[in-house]
Amino acid sequence: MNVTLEDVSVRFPETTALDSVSLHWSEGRIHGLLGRNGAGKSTLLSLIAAARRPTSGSVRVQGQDPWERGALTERICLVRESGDLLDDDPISDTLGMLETLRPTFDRRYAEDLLDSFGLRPKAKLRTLSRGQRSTVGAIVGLATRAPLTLLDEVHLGMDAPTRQRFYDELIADYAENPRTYVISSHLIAELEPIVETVSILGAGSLVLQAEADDVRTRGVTLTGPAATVTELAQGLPVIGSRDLGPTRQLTLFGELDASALERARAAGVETGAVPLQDLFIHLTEEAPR
Ligand SMILES: Nc1ncnc2c1ncn2[C@@H]1O[C@H](COP(=O)(O)OP(=O)(O)OP(=O)(O)O)[C@@H](O)[C@H]1O
Repeated sequence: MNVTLEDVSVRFPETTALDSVSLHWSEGRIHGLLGRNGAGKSTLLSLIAAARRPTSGSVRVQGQDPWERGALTERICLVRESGDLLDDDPISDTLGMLETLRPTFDRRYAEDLLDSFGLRPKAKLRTLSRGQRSTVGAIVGLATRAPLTLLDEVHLGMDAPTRQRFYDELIADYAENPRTYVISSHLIAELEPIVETVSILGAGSLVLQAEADDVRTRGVTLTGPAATVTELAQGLPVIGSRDLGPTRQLTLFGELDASALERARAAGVETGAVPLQDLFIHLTEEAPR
């Protein structure tokens, strides 16, 4: 299912959580929603799952307002880090509940995942560690197989090997059961290989929405003799600088034009891609809350 937001704002008495956000997430892809703490990621996802209404603007899922539209919202699954699961009951009871509430929920798959992540179906959620609870949330997100699955920092608390297994499982299941994913995170480097588009929120405003492949060309590094590198960088914002003896490496936001690239090559200056993490820091550093 696709998602379109037009001029969406959410205002609380003390904070504007979202400020005129417009974006489109197309169907059947994995979208990354990135932002620093308090940037508005959870607020945005809760609008799409009809857990909240915007102060102004329009939220559409498959062209429809999800608010109070049960036939639509039962096809949308939002998994939050805090979890909305039954705390005092065995995990198997949560699976039973989801089986009745969610037409697309695959219980057998959920049980297989519990087993492969080393979790006992009889365990009560409140007796699990933080990382294990997150894993149960992630399993619910996968096994619900909702056409629109929103994962809100669901990986928090999981250790690195568990996160990697979760991402591998997500990709494998997505290949077999295509759907629309929106995954929010600030673990940029981990998300980068998975997502097909990148949306970055900075203090409630959308500062970038692009194809993941295009984002990789939004910046360039120049490495070579200090004076030449500095001259080539004229006119482009420098977001990082490092000197090693006579060699300088500058990280720039933006693209070099053809003639600058030619001059770089002629002067023996090496060009390289900029990690998404560095662009993220640059794009969001002036927008702390
Ligand atoms: N119910 C609320 N009442 C008042 N302010 C709120 C409420 N919910 C969120 N906010 C504020 O809105 C802003 C955005 O919060 P949100 O939880 O959407 O950010 P986030 O990007 O998900 O952050 P994090 O990565 O830390 O989870 C924050 O400044 C937060 O304090």
